[in-house]
Amino acid sequence: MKKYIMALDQGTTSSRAILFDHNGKIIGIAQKEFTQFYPKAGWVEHDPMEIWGTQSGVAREVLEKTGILPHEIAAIGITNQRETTIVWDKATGKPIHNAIVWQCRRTANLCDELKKKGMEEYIRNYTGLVVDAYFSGTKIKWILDHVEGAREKAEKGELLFGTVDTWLIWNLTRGKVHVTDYSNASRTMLYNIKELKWDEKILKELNIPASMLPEVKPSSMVYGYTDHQTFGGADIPIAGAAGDQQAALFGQACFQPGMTKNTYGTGCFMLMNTGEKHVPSNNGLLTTLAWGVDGKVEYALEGSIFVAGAAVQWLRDELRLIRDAEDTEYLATKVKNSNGVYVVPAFTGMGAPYWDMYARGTIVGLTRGAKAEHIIRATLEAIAYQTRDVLEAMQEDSGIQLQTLKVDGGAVSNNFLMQFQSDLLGVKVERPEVTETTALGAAYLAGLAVGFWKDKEEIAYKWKVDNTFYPSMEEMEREKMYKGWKRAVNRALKWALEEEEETEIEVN
Ligand SMILES: Nc1ncnc2c1ncn2[C@@H]1O[C@H](COP(=O)(O)OP(=O)(O)O)[C@@H](O)[C@H]1O
Ligand SMILES: O=P(O)(O)OC[C@H](O)CO
Repeated sequence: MKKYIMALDQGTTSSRAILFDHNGKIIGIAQKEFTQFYPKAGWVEHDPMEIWGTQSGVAREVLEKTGILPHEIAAIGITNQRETTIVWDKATGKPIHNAIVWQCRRTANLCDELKKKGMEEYIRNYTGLVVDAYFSGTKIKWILDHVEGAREKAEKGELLFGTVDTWLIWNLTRGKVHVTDYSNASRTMLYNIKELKWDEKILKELNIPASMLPEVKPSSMVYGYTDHQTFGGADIPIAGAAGDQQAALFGQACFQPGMTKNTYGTGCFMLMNTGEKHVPSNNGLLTTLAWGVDGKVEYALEGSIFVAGAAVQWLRDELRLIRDAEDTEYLATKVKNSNGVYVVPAFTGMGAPYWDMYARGTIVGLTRGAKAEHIIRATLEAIAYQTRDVLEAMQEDSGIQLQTLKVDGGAVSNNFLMQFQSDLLGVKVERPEVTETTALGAAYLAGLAVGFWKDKEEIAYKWKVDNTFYPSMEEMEREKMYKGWKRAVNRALKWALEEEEETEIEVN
């Protein structure tokens, strides 16, 4: 009897495998962190073999831990950190370079060139994205330009490109299937989201051979089966795939236009379902494909914040002000306020709505009385301020005044952060019982494809709230604090660019 769905959630800092039962309840979790490489300032890489090793490892581990057998799994759903770029040799299956991670800024200059060539409007119009080093397109070009012999091999059809979903499906099927889904394709800056095809003009501009690209498929369908050796003899259907933020939107059952969620993980990503309508942004958001389900694609507006929980990790690993991420809640509430301190964690530039690849982090408002607790509190507050920046843009673009924000991701267990978020937005914040909504969304997509669940209505019915946070801050106080944030952001913008310019002057 097939009683479970397995979600493989390949995140920026860890690989997770989660088993769900028919009620959408978590039955078991296994998780493993993997190495982050920072070869230069602003560069971030992962080892694709380590991604595969940890991901397949936790899949086996969760089965061992729970005693569930592979043949009891009805399907596997994949969800992944998006945009991260892997290029591998078709014959050997070996990557030709480390994965270039979504946070990596190395292609900022390639983006500047694209802008100079006047491609910005075309790219925004057809891919829904802004020209930024965040997306896969320029990362592929960088690999082809910098790995010896890569371009020649790519032109001969000997290399394959994939985002992490594609890489995992390729490995799970032992090189039989080279696909991606609509949601992941829409993050490459190479996919025309209006006509649903790879965009020839952008491919030509970046000199990327189309033969490298995966076939783009719906987010809920059987792409292939796991190879015997991965799961002890069972051929499990791989039946769903979506980028982690779109999967979270699905897992939060945001099926109606206007429904919005915000996921607080390494970064923070707010997505609003806009249904079958492609809504362009005039306020620095992205238009992206939410998913392809039930024979049609649906769209979303997205506000991407690059650094959220990662700033808490920075407090832990670099500043060593805390031992665990959860310590921040207690320490932040030991002080009455942040004492005028603002932390702008623009470690890898700033995403929506600023889109400044050259912004860098800053702490302002320090006085002699500033304590570690103030910096900790200001770091948590920065997550909420950035969320307000994107919420304002989203309301403007969609014409919808949000009443409720559904939240999920690792950092939402922090009650201080959630209350401050609600106060700062003046909006009700709802935390669901299952906060692993990314994995849940992937499980739902896979389960729908194999008839484990009937339809979206059945799924929507399963969504349950755990806690609701109501705004309680005075309007004047909220606006004063937010104004301070905007001033702090201004200090962080263009920082690295000015530094580069100054260095150039010295050299000359
Ligand atoms: N109690 C907490 N307070 C604040 N941040 C937290 C807390 N617990 C976890 N985090 C942050 O949440 C992130 C982990 O969330 P997760 O959803 O697993 O992220 P990802 O999928 O991006 O790896 C980490 O960056 C961590 O610092
Ligand atoms: O790994 P996460 O959960 O921080 O998500 C990363 C995003 O998909 C990047 O676009």
